[in-house]
Amino acid sequence: MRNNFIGGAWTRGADTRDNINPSDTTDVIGEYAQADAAQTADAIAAARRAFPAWRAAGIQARADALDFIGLELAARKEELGRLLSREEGKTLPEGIAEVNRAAQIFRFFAGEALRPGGETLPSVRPGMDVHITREPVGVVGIITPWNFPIAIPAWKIAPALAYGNCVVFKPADLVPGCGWALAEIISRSGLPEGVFNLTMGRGSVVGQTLLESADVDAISFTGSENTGARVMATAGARFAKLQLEMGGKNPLVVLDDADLDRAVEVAVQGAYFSTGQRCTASSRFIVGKGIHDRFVAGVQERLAGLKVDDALAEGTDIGPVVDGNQLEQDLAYVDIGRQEGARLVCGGERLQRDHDGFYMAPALFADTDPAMRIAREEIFGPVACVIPADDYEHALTLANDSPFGLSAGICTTSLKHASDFRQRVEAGMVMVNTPTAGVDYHVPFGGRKGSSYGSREQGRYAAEFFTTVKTAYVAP
Ligand SMILES: NC(=O)C1=CN([C@@H]2O[C@H](COP(=O)(O)OP(=O)(O)OC[C@H]3O[C@@H](n4cnc5c(N)ncnc54)[C@H](OP(=O)(O)O)[C@@H]3O)[C@@H](O)[C@H]2O)C=CC1
Ligand SMILES: O=C(O)CCC(=O)C(=O)O
Repeated sequence: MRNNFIGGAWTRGADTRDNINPSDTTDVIGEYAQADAAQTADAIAAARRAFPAWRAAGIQARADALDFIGLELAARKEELGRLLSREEGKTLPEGIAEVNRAAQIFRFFAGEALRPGGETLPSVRPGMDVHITREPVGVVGIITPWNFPIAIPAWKIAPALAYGNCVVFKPADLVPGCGWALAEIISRSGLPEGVFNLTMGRGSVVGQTLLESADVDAISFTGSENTGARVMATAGARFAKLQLEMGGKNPLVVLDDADLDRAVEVAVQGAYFSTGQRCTASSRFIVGKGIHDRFVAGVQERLAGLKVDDALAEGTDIGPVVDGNQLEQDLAYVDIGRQEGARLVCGGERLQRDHDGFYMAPALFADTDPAMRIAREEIFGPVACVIPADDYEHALTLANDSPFGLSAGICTTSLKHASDFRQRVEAGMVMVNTPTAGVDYHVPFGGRKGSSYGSREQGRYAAEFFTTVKTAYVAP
């Protein structure tokens, strides 16, 4: 039994949940505790009690703890990468890379903890000084999705601790294993009791308690738009500080002058790797008419060569969908695309493998109208559509015609168009001749429009959310 970590103690849950391998549903990874509202309130109270001493403990204590966590994650990346792939379904190399990324994030923020922010300015009043400093926000509730079960927790927990906050962490119910393993490492990192708390359990119980509690000063959330709206309505109504990362419907523009082989690779990696379950995944290929047919044929051929199988099996390119509900959603969108009149070029059917898992053939639609639901709504699976474009300006207009604005890519050999796209596309992240998914850990991450709310995550920009600014006037 894997328990919750509340106020420095491993605590049995009010209930338990089995963690199931989506590659093989007969494989039960383990039994995990589920907190109820009262236990979540205990965790919040423990964090609140720990805050005054932790904020005063100083930057070396923060740096030491974060460095310890980063080093252990790096040392155990193969073992934890295997756990990640087993519970979430991304391939083993992807799982190991994600754990390594989490390690790098902790080590980055170990350094950031030591880098003082703030400035001193002269006042407009002679003789006076103005000191601008950053202070921790207080108790931060961290709510994460299932698709990056260790990297997303890392890029929220590490800056929260680096800047002197206390944390109550609620991982996605579907993938508690990585969250628990991370918490177990954090529990040995030298943090005083109550500074970090793990409360596994259901969003409607644990998450909702975090949203409602007046003792939670800030919420950092990644997940669906619907839940994001609930976070806003509940925690926003009591003026908690909010950072919301939500969906994407990310365009990849392929201009006639693109290097075809490269464009096909960029498209396939961006849309289908990690089973398309990335908020940064490309799901709209906006393709010039001069390269259209060759691009569609190229993607179809590349998809035919990919192996969809058990996430842990050698040579697997694409693992299973995360669970039965998500698979049903993906298959339903394939039906919707067909009914709307888009042309299914390949894939879109459920696959049988040696084990009973949630396997699906990656799907490509062509002849898609930009008003179709498959071109507007986030599917969050291995499904992408091709929208033809008359020229560059038309492609840019199509790319911006979305309620989302997370990541956007372009494949072109034209410096002029690449540079114009970089400036005029309505997205938080722009990729030129490289997939829309797959980002660095030391630079800001986030989007515009319906994709994000609040300040950026990651890199030193994370300080904006996890600190609050104080301006002090000092007269002699
Ligand atoms: N942009 C992105 O990065 C992601 C987008 N998605 C999108 O979201 C869809 C559903 O995925 P899912 O993981 O269920 O996303 P959700 O938004 O439902 O879940 C994200 C997190 O919020 C929690 N949560 C759920 N309800 C509440 C609540 N009332 N109060 C507070 N927290 C809550 C969840 O808990 P619990 O796990 O217990 O439900 C989970 O930890 C996907 O199909 C995809 O479209 C999903 C993952 C990432
Ligand atoms: O593309 C990436 O590397 C990160 C994607 C991500 O954070 C997400 O899908 O939630």
